[in-house]
Amino acid sequence: MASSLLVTTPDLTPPEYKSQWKPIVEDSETKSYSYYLPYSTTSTTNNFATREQLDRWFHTLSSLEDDETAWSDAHYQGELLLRKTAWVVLDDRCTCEYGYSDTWQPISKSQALQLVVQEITAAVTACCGGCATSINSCNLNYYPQGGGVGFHADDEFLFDGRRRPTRIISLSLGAAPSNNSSNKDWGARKFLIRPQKDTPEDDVQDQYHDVQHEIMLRHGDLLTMEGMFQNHYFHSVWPGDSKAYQDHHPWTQGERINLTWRTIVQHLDGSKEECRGIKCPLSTTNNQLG
Ligand SMILES: O=C(O)CCC(=O)C(=O)O
Ligand SMILES: [Fe+2]
Repeated sequence: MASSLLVTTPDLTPPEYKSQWKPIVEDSETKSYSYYLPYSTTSTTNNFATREQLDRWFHTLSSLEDDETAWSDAHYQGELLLRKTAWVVLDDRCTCEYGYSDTWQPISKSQALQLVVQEITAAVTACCGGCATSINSCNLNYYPQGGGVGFHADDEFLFDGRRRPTRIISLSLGAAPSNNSSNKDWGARKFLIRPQKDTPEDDVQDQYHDVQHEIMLRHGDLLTMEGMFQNHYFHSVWPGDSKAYQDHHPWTQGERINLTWRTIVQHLDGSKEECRGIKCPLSTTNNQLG
């Protein structure tokens, strides 16, 4: 991996990590990039966290599953989805909530969830060098067995990713229970990428035929989506919003938690319908495009 990692900011990734990132999308025509750092099960020096830390993070977050102050329900077209979500902002002054599709997420009120997200954020941003200064929010998904998320782009008002380069860093957690520890795909899910081209994101019939990349994301794996990725590619986690694979499909075994760190570049300022009337105190510093 070369200096194109984290294209929106100078590449400050510590050299010992840089060589480990694998390019997934390097589309210079559309300035869209994605990189992948698999967690090394053999090396302790190339990882941003120990296996014990990853397990502890997963167990802390999953132990809060039924805590409604931590995780919220997600909906699509009026239907309750399998996955739950949580939204954390990393600046105390920020009051931005995060909505997409039929799901609207208030800021998670759980102190326990916020504390563990802060701890994970510190470890992940240390590994990604310069990203610590730009990241100011984290979205979490809790996938029970069988759960995924349909094709979409993270192109909401807050991130402005259709008009300017963004960088999203994703961490997957999915610890196998001790009686299943040899199953390396326990808690893993397939992450899919397809170009937006002419296929609308809700064209369910057609959504798999032009998938360009499939990456099995396992416990401790990191992945980025960078540059203009959100304007040119859709991503999903198989089997999307389907509830048809809750029993025994090898790609949907076990529970998975995903954290995606993002940069709010436009705080909700009440100006558009999608702000739902919310005006964040930080919206006065909204960074206008030149
Ligand atoms: O679970 C994942 O890997 C992706 C989650 C995602 O796409 C999102 O939170 O927007
Ligand atoms: Fe996403």
